[in-house]
Amino acid sequence: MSSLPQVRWGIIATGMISSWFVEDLVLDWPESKVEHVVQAIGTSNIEKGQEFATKYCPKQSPKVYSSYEEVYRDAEVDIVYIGTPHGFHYRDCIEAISAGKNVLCEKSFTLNAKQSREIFNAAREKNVYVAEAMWLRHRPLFIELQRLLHEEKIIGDVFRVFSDFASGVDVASLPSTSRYRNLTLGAGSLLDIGVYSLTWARLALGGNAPDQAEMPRILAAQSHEEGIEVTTSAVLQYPSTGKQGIVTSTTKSLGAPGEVFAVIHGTNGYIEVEGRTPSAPESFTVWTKQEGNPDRAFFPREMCQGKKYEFPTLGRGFVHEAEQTALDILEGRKESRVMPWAETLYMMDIMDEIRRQGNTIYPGE
Ligand SMILES: NC(=O)C1=CN([C@@H]2O[C@H](COP(=O)(O)OP(=O)(O)OC[C@H]3O[C@@H](n4cnc5c(N)ncnc54)[C@H](OP(=O)(O)O)[C@@H]3O)[C@@H](O)[C@H]2O)C=CC1
Ligand SMILES: O=C1OC[C@@H](O)[C@H](O)[C@H]1O
Repeated sequence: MSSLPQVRWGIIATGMISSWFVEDLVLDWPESKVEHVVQAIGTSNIEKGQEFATKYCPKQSPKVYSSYEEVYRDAEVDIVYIGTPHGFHYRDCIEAISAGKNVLCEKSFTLNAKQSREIFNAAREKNVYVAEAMWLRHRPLFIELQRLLHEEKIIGDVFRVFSDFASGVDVASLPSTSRYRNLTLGAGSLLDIGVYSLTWARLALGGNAPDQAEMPRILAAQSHEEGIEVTTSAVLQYPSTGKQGIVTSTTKSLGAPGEVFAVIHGTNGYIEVEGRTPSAPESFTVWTKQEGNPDRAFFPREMCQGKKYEFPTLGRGFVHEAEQTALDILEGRKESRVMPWAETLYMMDIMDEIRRQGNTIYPGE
């Protein structure tokens, strides 16, 4: 038996992301400081739930419930993980919090900032933990790049970033029940994948605490097919510094694996970030001006020194998020150290403004 402190997870929904998350929860990871227990699974389809348990956590014996509510009521669940489509995150978070549960909820946290604010108010009232499961921010690559950019200032002062997420989803061919096709479920490229492009921009241009972060001026365009937003482009400009970000997403084209998906420009060089997808980065290359030639007006690639930093992925990459969240719970925190409430709100406010300009409206808005 493990001598580590236990955190008992209740899993809501048995779709793709829940399977990936649970695979990593039960991963045998020697450095883990927590014993992660899959205590309960809530599903709308009990057979699917039982198959899920057998397939993804064969060495554990979670209770499988045919409703999400039973997970919220289970006194042996310490934290609920919500893996439903983002159109249901507001409902599911509110119900879990009302039952007094701590919550880790998938990205995008909600459809809009108003829903996020209501969830945080409910969590404050109930004195429970809630966090957006933005796994990218927990990855060692992301944290190291943040340090190099803002503490070491490895490329000087960052003044520009370009980041893109292209993922091939043929919206028109999908049934209306698909989360990529159904507005009630939150369909649209911005909330699903543009949120990662925005996260890379925030990494590059940020560095300050979210409650002190300046809101950028935004110029955005969105295109729609079958009533679903399929392409977003947004220019962000920070008024006090003139720093700019160009943030794009599309479901109409598949980015090539391993390609550069973000470029960060500083006064002393630039950084290219590469990987399978912008949600699963694998490496970045830092190109700095050559030593001894600091005054060159131009610095073409052959005049630069490139250093590649590689980060092998542990499991599916969710280990760090699961571990950090469990440690937050064990320490009695109500907010994530990595993704505090103000940070989720900052991102949601920006996405609201992009959607306002792009004319993307979700049911009930
Ligand atoms: N962090 C990451 O890398 C990723 C995050 N995500 C996020 O996770 C969430 C879910 O995405 P994903 O797992 O791909 O979605 P799936 O469609 O694969 O699964 C969603 C699950 O939600 C439950 N559900 C309840 N009501 C509905 C409904 N009306 N329609 C569809 N599903 C319903 C179902 O589980 P059940 O039948 O058991 O109740 C279903 O299996 C999204 O918010 C997405 O943004 C997705 C992919 C990657
Ligand atoms: O979070 C995500 O990352 C990978 C994408 O393919 C997926 O659609 C999205 O939900």
